[in-house]
Amino acid sequence: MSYDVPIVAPKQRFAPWLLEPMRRNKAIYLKVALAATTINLLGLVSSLFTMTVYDRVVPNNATSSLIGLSIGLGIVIIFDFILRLLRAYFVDVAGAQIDHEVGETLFAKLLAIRLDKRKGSTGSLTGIMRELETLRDFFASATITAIVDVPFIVITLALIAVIGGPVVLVPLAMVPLVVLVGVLTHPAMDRLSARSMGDGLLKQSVLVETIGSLETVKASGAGGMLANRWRKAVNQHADSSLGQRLISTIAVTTATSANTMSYAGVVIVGVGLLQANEITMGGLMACSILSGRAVAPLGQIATLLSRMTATRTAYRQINGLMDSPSEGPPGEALVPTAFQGRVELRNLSFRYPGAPEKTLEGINLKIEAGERVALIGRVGSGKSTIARLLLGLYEPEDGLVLIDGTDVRQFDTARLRALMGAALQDNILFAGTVRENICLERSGIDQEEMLRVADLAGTHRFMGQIANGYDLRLTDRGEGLSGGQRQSISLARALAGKPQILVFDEPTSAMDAQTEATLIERLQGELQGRTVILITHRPSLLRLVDRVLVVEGGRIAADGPREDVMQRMAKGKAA
Ligand SMILES: Nc1ncnc2c1ncn2[C@@H]1O[C@H](COP(=O)(O)OP(=O)(O)OP(=O)(O)O)[C@@H](O)[C@H]1O
Repeated sequence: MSYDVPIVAPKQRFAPWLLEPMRRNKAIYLKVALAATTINLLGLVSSLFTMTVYDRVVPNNATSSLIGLSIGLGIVIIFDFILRLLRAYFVDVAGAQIDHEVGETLFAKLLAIRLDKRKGSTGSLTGIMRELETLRDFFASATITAIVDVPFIVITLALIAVIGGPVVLVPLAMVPLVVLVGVLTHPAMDRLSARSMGDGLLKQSVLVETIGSLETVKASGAGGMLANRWRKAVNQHADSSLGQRLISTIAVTTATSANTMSYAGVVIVGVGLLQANEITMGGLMACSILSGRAVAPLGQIATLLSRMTATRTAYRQINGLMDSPSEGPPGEALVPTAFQGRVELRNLSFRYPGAPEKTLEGINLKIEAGERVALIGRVGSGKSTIARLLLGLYEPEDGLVLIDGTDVRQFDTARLRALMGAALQDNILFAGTVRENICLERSGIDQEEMLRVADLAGTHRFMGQIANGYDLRLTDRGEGLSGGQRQSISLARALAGKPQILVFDEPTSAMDAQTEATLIERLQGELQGRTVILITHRPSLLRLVDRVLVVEGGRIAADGPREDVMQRMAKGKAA
């Protein structure tokens, strides 16, 4: 098994989808930086307090000075407390903003993604979307404040040098040690992080596929095969995560040990200086506190580096998705208000991505406005593919799909599909009420229209027998209803809003003969004057159309008035 989502190579430029929201939140980041700077300054003040107490108050028994100093320190502590709360709050706000803005852009991209350019399975895409959390966690974590804390290492070291002179050499020696370990482990971290994410996506793919088709998995006995895939994916992920965590722990633990060594080293060197009267007792205490403050952010650097690696990997994944081509024209899209309903396929050829053979080849076809045609033909002949191209779900390899004389690629895709009613083969419904599934929050589709189309599609008949009726809540993909009921709702969904062009792909495949007959009766009037492209294997449905096209091996093999084509086919069979 291999990853079906390649780990995307790093991009030079910081992508606008992340940069822009961060720019807009500049004020919040400035507040975080200001709070973090003040917290660092207050930290320095408290070490100076210790020095003053040891050097001035203790030897002179100056109780009144101590009270004054204590009040001062109390104020410092209160300030520090408030600033820390504010800092955490601002960081959270920044994270929520990133989540909100980037999340929205990312979802819009997901909806606009070109199906032929889609990389990876549903699970992998879900995994990539989930990586937004990693990005958010980075920008919403206290780690980000380490960026401010790091320059304070220099200031703190300078202060140690002023107070303790050569003592500063001890924490100074720790800097290259921690940085070196960080630098040395970084390439491995980078590699393992990318691997771990790829393995995570693989795990996600197996999971999503299994959960999404649990009933089939059980009924067909596919559990064993999927369990094997899951086991492999989990082991692979566990291995890469383990390596990643081990290396990260080495870096972080080195920083912790450096902190302890620094503290002990300052005390040892400081005692020598104390005996030589080159440092005061207070100075030594202040230096040991300050050395901790100087080395601690180094630990944060290690954490920051490891988080940065994970964040960068997530960023690359999301950026790969954001960089993939979107549907619609590159320039300004046409936004039609209505269609007359003329449809033309001109010299149309199409090949699915990666497929060796063309699925459609040299198709020429004109359908006048208001004409009703059926596409019939063998399994796999290319009928549904024609429907997909009409809806602009895929782009032709060659030739044109024209609606009212305009290439469909020039239309705004959302508008194009809003003006066409489509009920495709899979009849997938969404989690939510039946009402929501018919109306889909589309403007102009109110309760009256919903009831009208529900009546036409036969939904109304069984809605009356179901508790809650149109407010019946369906689970994912419309589970909770029978196949025929789901099909009826998909049909109502397509008919809602009286679109001028209708595309039906086997609209009655899950219905019994009587339900189908009633439906045909009702649709006769409804479809008058509208362009209809009906794909079917059922001869009974042909009553709805005037013209029949036979698709064979991706080409139009016959085309003519219904009766003519049917007679020709009957003769062909008889011959
Ligand atoms: N998403 C896809 N990726 C690659 N190939 C595909 C895809 N969908 C369909 N095909 C291939 O394209 C060919 C035509 O499929 P299409 O779904 O258009 O057939 P159809 O005539 O609608 O068949 P049916 O009557 O079974 O619905 C088939 O050989 C199929 O293998």
